[in-house]
Amino acid sequence: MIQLDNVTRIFGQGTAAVRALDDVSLHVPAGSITGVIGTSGAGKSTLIRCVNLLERPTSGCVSVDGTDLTSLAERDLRRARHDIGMIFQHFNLLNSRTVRGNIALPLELMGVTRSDIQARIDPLLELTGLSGRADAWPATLSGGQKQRVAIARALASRPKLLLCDEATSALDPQTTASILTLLRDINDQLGLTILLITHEMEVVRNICDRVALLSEGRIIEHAATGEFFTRPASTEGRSFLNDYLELPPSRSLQQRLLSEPAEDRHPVVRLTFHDDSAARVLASNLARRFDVDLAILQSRIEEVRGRTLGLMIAEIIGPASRTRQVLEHLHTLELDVEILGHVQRHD
Ligand SMILES: Nc1ncnc2c1ncn2[C@@H]1O[C@H](COP(=O)(O)OP(=O)(O)OP(=O)(O)O)[C@@H](O)[C@H]1O
Repeated sequence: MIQLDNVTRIFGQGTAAVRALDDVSLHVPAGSITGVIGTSGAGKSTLIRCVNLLERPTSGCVSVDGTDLTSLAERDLRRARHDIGMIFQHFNLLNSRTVRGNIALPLELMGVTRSDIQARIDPLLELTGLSGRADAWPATLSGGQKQRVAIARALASRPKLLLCDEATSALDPQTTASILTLLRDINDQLGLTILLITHEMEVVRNICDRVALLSEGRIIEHAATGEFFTRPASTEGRSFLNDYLELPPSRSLQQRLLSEPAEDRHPVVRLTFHDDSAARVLASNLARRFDVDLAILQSRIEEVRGRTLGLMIAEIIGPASRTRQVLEHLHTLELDVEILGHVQRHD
């Protein structure tokens, strides 16, 4: 549906030039929901704005549904944009128009007849859960309702693609969840392709089929969501995930943790598994192989798109010589190991 080929966008010139996108190639399959994540300034907004040419790439091609938008004349581009809806963080509604008036606006600009506009609006209100609010003014609506109006307006021209620019960032968690459910329903019911940018991993986890990670204008990972959450390929991907999937040591454990190892102390480790079956067999394997015990102090299991991810904080109980061997062995396994500290032995 979307094909970006070697897209570069440079702002400014000479020494002040900023390469917001640097040779980005990305394929977004029709009917999918793809999320683009990245730290602030990574180029997310520039990327999404390049898809409908609100931002024109300095070089490279942008194709949507087989049409190379970068080669179109302005009039043809305006027509092609009818197939691309967009919603924004701050909704961008016209306060001087009612809900119905806001949804009608793009259709009026397209020259759709008044009766056709009216015929389209009621189903859109129903789809977006706004039935009965057609004559309300934006100022009287909640944030979630405003975003629903913006979604209905974006769908009015019957687009094939919806671009979402931080669409839930201004909403509380409960409203975010309801808007994400609506986006997924629209994706299911209308087969609409969705490309969204977000800084919230929860959004990616909830609705995205695929995720692309941008860093300094380049795509450094692009994978199925389950794959990304369980096996991020880059250091930055792992860091995103670690910030999201926290398992901090409890307060009582923190009070017992000592930084230095000693003969009468046991190491405490935080392990991140990318496969829960590995987690289940690890404890018994270690116990048998090294004659130690693994006391699980805290754990968290998450399922993301059919893949399981586990975090565990465990105390390795045994003589120092053997616990050292266990730590060395853990580093050779397919899991992330972090030594949190050491606790005094009780015997
Ligand atoms: N119109 C512009 N003029 C000059 N520089 C710009 C312009 N728009 C973006 N940039 C620069 O391009 C880089 C990428 O910006 P962009 O807004 O795309 O990042 P982002 O990932 O969306 O960031 P954020 O999450 O903070 O919105 C940044 O260094 C930014 O300062």
